[in-house]
Amino acid sequence: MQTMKNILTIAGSDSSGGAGIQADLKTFAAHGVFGMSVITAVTAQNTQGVFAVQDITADVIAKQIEAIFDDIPVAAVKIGMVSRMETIQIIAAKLRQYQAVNIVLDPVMVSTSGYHLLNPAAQAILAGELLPLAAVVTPNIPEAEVLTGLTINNLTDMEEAARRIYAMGPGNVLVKGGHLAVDPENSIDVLFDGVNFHYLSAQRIAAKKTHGTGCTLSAAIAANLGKGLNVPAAVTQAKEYVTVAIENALTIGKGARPTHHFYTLYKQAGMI
Ligand SMILES: Nc1ncnc2c1ncn2[C@@H]1O[C@H](COP(=O)(O)OP(=O)(O)O)[C@@H](O)[C@H]1O
Ligand SMILES: Cc1ncc(COP(=O)(O)OP(=O)(O)O)c(N)n1
Repeated sequence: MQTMKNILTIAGSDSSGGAGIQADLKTFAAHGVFGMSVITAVTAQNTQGVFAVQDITADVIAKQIEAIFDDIPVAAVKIGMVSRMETIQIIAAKLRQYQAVNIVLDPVMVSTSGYHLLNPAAQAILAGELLPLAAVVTPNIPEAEVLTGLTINNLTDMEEAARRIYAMGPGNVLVKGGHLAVDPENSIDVLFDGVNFHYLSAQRIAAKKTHGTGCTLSAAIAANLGKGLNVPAAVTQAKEYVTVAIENALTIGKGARPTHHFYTLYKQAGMI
């Protein structure tokens, strides 16, 4: 019998369940892996915006990481919202201490609603401390622009951004194209492994704004890596998963629609 893989998310809590820890754990469950969490911050958030943030202390973040790694084998780690300098430093130190593998870094900076989920003063620390630990880093267009100083308007710019971010130390860079309608028909992401570019394209879904797409994608990549897939396969399957989740996004509030993490499973079970 195959044992279930244990996958950890280190991220912020989204009270409305569409992004952050909640999206990650739902994604893990949909991938048949055992989800675990280290909470970095608690946000008061819904489909319309982020209204407050309480950061968790570095000491409590360290204790959560120790509690997991001292007891349970961790097959992959997804990192999301990391808020501030002290948070980043303790996460990096602990992941180095435990020699964590298959780290997927979603360098969350600003929510779709415009709230700063990372203190802008900590952007350089995130790049210096966490990028070199990542097997895959998944910036969206605005995040890739902050990390590189480039303005990104087309696929060539995405490739140049990927090259520059790769030079900062991660194993692979996935520049996500959700914010860039290079091709109005398709949403194209660019994966760079240091030598080759891979282009992941999906039909662009012209729907109301969605919420939690980046969290869902990065958590799916971590789950796939933890299950033993190589990076191109892990990213390709995660892209297919997030596309279905966006196509079937839920209308649960007055604002952006959260992705549907269980659409395929519910369909197969005849529940929808
Ligand atoms: N309207 C859309 N239709 C299809 N795929 C999309 C759409 N918007 C985003 N995506 C995909 O969702 C994933 C997350 O991308 P993005 O929304 O850019 O990240 P973030 O949530 O971090 O801002 C990417 O694979 C991107 O291509
Ligand atoms: C707690 C928390 N973490 C991350 C995000 C950002 O989610 P993401 O999927 O990158 O993008 P949007 O949902 O903002 O489009 C968040 N909102 N909350």
